[in-house]
Amino acid sequence: MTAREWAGRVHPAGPWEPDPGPMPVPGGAGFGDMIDALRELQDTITGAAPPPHLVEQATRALREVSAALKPHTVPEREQITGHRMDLRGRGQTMAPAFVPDEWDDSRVSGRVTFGRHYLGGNGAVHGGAVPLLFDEVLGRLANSGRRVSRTAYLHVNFRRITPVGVELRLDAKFEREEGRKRFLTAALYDGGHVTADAEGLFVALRPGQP
Ligand SMILES: CCCCCCCCCCCCCC(=O)SCCNC(=O)CCNC(=O)[C@H](O)C(C)(C)COP(=O)(O)OP(=O)(O)OC[C@H]1O[C@@H](n2cnc3c(N)ncnc32)[C@H](O)[C@@H]1OP(=O)(O)O
Repeated sequence: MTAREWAGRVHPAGPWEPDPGPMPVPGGAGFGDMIDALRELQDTITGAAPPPHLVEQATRALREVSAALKPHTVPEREQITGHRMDLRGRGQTMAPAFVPDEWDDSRVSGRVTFGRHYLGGNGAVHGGAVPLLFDEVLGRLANSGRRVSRTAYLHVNFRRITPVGVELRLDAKFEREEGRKRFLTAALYDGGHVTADAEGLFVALRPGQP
């Protein structure tokens, strides 16, 4: 079974409620550990100022890992990252891992921590990483129990800095549906303060639309 078929297997229960069942899991039980290790590496490299000899050593080690994995490159449909709905962040490191606490098909509330990798400057998360998180969470909610849709627009307001290394709360809501158009909103909180909020339009795809 490809990762995508497996994702389809878990999707009927809702993308927030994976049901791996007894089927073999692509990448095995340890795939999430590998992705967590990659997250840790991204944060560590971002924050490190190593001496040159250690940089050379680290470069060699990273190239060795790439060389070992490269022969296992697969077409998109068989790719595991992004398709493992049972893993934090769908098993990919593009966005910080969102951990849902409560959800249904119309809202989700959860926690997220932007690691050092997402630093823009002065302790604030990069201004491009915040919309990435909103698109990830709103996109999943827009598609929860529904036909696949794509982001048509995403409006983000940056109200305060979003701090790196702090656990934040994200609340997202499916507001309304008008034909193929789905309108959703979300807000990101540092304690009691909103750091950013968003409104997105997701348009359900017609059959055969990429
Ligand atoms: C397998 C497991 C995977 C599961 C993954 C789940 C997790 C995923 C999580 C990650 C998720 C990440 C998600 C991602 O990041 S998806 C990637 C980012 N998004 C895209 O690449 C989308 C690119 N755009 C398009 O493909 C098309 O433009 C779409 C499909 C959006 C619409 O083109 P289409 O030809 O189909 O429709 P239409 O043009 O007739 O428009 C239809 C209606 O919509 C209205 N409209 C359209 N655009 C806008 C606009 N900008 N402002 C205001 N209104 C707009 C339009 O006026 C019309 O309204 P009305 O006149 O009918 O009233």
